[in-house]
Amino acid sequence: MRLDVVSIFPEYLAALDLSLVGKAAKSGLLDVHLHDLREWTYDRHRTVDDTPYGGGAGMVMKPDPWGEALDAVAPAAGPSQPRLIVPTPAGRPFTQELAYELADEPWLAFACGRYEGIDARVAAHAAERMRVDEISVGDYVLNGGEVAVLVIVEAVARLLPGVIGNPASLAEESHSGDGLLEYPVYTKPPSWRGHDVPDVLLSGNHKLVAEWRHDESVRRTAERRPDLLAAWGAAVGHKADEVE
Ligand SMILES: NCc1ccc(-c2ccccc2)nc1
Repeated sequence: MRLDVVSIFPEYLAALDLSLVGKAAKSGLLDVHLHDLREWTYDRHRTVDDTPYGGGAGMVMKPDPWGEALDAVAPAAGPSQPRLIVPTPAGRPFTQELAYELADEPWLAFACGRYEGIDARVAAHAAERMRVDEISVGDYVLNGGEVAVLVIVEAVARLLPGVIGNPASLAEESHSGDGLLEYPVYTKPPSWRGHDVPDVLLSGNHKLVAEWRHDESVRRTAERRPDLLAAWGAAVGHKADEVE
């Protein structure tokens, strides 16, 4: 997979050279290219923003530098086009399902906005030749899209075949297995600062362990994410209906 990231702070994305994503890049599973948006400005101050039409506080990112940056990263006459991801608080939610979908793409490009965002015509124009997804990684406002890109890239890269050691561990994670939150995990020692590992996990009885883990997942989901529990209940209910 090729990844292109355009930002006025490309050094923010240096974290992509670390750990899992860095390993994937070194092993050729990921081909990461970082670009400084100011490379496509030509005035003395390398201006990327201007005042918003219609008034209001803050500044908006100018369309020209973005148009030229995307033309350079993904030439219109090129043999293929990337899927463009624009992190924004106004985007559709980023989910594990979308992470799996993006992991199947051969080429992703990320546009990191700053200020109040990017002139809306940039995404509209890009959509004339590439798929554009405005994506939110959560209901809060950051100072820019870079942190969101780190979230999306990590969630996607770890799904690529060969990137993480044991693909089986992907199946049991929160938000990817049965729709419930993950159960609590423990390791040695069996007793630590007055806190003991639940006896069932030391029993060696795999059936009881599996039952305990499922019950803990349901309990946690009910406590922390009742929305997911409702969806899970409906899904399980449907499955039961199918069986009958
Ligand atoms: N959903 C998280 C998120 C993503 C992007 C931004 C953002 C903030 C300022 C400018 C451009 C993007 N904020 C929050």
